[in-house]
Amino acid sequence: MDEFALIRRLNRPRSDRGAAPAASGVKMGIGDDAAVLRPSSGRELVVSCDTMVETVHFKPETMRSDDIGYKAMAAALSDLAAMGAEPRWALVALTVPPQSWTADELRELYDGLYACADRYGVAVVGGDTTSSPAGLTVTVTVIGEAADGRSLLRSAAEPGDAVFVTGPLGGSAAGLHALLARGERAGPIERLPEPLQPLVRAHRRPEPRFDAARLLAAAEPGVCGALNDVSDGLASEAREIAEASGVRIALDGASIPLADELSEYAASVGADPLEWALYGGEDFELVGTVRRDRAEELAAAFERAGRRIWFVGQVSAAAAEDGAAVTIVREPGGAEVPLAKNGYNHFA
Ligand SMILES: Nc1ncnc2c1ncn2[C@@H]1O[C@H](COP(=O)(O)OP(=O)(O)OP(=O)(O)O)[C@@H](O)[C@H]1O
Ligand SMILES: Cc1ncc(C[n+]2csc(CCOP(=O)(O)O)c2C)c(N)n1
Ligand SMILES: [Mg+2]
Ligand SMILES: [Mg+2]
Ligand SMILES: [Mg+2]
Repeated sequence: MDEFALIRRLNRPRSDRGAAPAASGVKMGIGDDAAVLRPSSGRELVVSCDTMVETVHFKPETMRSDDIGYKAMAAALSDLAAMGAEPRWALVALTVPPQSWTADELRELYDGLYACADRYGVAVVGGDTTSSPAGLTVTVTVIGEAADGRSLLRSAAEPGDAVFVTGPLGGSAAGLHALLARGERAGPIERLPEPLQPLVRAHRRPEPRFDAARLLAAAEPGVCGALNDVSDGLASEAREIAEASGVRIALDGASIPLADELSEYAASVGADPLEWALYGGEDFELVGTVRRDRAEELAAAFERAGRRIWFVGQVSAAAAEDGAAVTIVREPGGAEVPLAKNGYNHFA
C-alpha cells in the first residue's frame, strides 16, 4: 500500500468537491499543507475531536468497514450538536496496520464517513494518514459555528431547571451486547432478526442530533441551560453537567425513555434496561436543562417540529461537600439514592 496513492483513493476527486454547499467557506481543502477556511462573520467557531480505536470502539463482530467511518464522523459531530453549533468542516486522521486492512476496506470506511459528512453538510478539508503497528484508529476533528456567545455550555445549568433528553437511551449498548453475543463477523443489519435491528442500528449508525440542537439554539437566550451528548451514558453526562454547573441533578428512572425493543431484549438476556440507559453510552442523544417556567414552551416547540423531548429529572442547589452530584429514584415511590459513578471509562 502506498501512502500517497491511498490518500488519493480515499478522498474524492477534486471535481466532486465543491459541488456540495458544505464546501462553502473552503478557500483551500485537501491538497496543501493545511486547509484554509473562512468562518461566517458574527459566528464563533466550535471545535472538537474524537478517536475510534480497533478493539476498543469496534471489532469485526460489531461493525462493518462503512459503519466505522459513519460512526467516527457521527460521534465527532455529536459534540458540535451538544454545543448547539452548526457543523461545517472536518479533518480525518487515519492510522492503519497495513497487514490487516486492505485498500478496499479503507475505501468502504471512507464511503461510510462521507455518507455521514454529506448527510450533515460537512466538507472534509484534510487529515493525516500513517501506518500503525497494530489496530486501526480514526480520529475525526470537526469544526462548526454558533451565533456569537450562544454556544450551549455544560456549566449553564441552574437550580430549578428541568432536565431533558432528546430521545430513547440504551439501544446502542444493547445492540453491542447482541452483536458480541452472536460472535460472528458483522453482516448487513437487514439480515439480523427483526427485534435486534433497531438496537444494532443504534450502535452502528448513530445520528448526531442537529435537529434537536437547532431547536435548542433557536430558543430565546437563556431558555436552554446546559447541554451534553450521551457518549458515555446518561449517568456520566448528567454528572458532567452537575459538576461543571456546581449543582445537583436528581433523575427520575421511570421517566427515562428506553430504546424500542430494548426491554424485550434485556429481559431475554436477564439484563436491566435502565442500567444500559444509564451506563451503556454511545446513544448520542442530547441531555440538557431548561428553565422550569420555559419547559412546556420548549416541549411545544419540539412538538411543532414533529419531535419530542422527555423530562427526566430536576436540578437543585449543590448539596454539602460530600453530597452526591447525581441521584436517582429508580421506580415510582422508591428511595432517592446516589447514582454510582460507573459509565464508560477508558482507564477504569
Ligand atoms: N488529550 C487531551 N488533551 C486536551 N484536551 C482534552 C484531551 N482529552 C480530552 N480533552 C478535553 O476534555 C474535555 C472533555 O472531553 P471528553 O472526551 O470527556 O468529552 P466528550 O468528547 O464530550 O466525550 P467523548 O469523548 O465520550 O465523546 C473536552 O474539552 C476535550 O476537548
Ligand atoms: C468492541 C466494543 N466494545 C465496547 C464498546 C463500548 N464503548 C467503547 S468506547 C465507549 C464510550 C464512548 O467512547 P469515547 O469516550 O472514547 O468517546 C463505549 C460505550 C464498543 N463500542 N465496542
Ligand atoms: Mg471526547
Ligand atoms: Mg465526543
Ligand atoms: Mg460530548
